[in-house]
Amino acid sequence: MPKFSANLSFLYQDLPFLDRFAAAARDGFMGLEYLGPYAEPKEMVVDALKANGLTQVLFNLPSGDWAGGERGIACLPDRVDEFRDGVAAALDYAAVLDCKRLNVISGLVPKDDADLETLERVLVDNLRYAAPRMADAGIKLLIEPINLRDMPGFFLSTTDHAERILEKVGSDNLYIQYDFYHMQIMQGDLMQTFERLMDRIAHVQLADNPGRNEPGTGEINYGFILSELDRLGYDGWVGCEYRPKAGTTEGLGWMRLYRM
Ligand SMILES: O=C(O)C(=O)[C@H](O)CO
Ligand SMILES: [Mg+2]
Repeated sequence: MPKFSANLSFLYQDLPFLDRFAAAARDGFMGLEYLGPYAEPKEMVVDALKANGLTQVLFNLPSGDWAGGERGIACLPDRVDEFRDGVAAALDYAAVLDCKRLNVISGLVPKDDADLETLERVLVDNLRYAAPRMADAGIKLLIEPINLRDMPGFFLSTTDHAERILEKVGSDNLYIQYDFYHMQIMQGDLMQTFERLMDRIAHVQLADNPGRNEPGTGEINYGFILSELDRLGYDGWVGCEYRPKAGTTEGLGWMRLYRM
């Protein structure tokens, strides 16, 4: 049976951030994920987790000026110091929140400097820096391919590219975050690819396509996918990273079907 994690950067948007924890627990979620906890004092996040009996499943390393349009800094040559500071900040929060997975958002290709080889070298070096530090803390480091329709210019958009990065980094502590929604848009063949890469996938996320709404609103057969995850013995979390069409709680009928 899948373990569902509520992505609080997408779900319960009508509530203040820390109030989303209780709402997720009330709806039956056991785990949480979100872009990052950095705007909140650590103690308040821990209290909200503990008060609601929730597991902190995953969050991202600091990813630059998100509101200003940045989508990660890990491939950007002039941001290496900031990336390293972000590793320290993420480790600090992860220790307190007992979080075992941290995701790196790779970044957008800068419009004025599209030297892809340089960007790739910077990303690989940054991941080589982060992976052993995460390993020492018992934390898995992840990278996530993201679709180019929603994020034009994103540096890492396919599993082939993610595999190449894994190979170049050469760490056994670097994994893929496999988001079915992004992968449906970029490449399809969702479960064949999952099965082939399963050993290197440490987190999955879902949303339907088109629209990035609840499972059952589009073309992706999540009944099949979730039963295949069980059959293949995937014992990780399934992040619910979608935009609820009608309201988060009202739209959770799909999840109850798979919990029975
Ligand atoms: O966009 C996604 O799919 C992610 O998982 C990142 O965390 C950014 O939201
Ligand atoms: Mg995702």
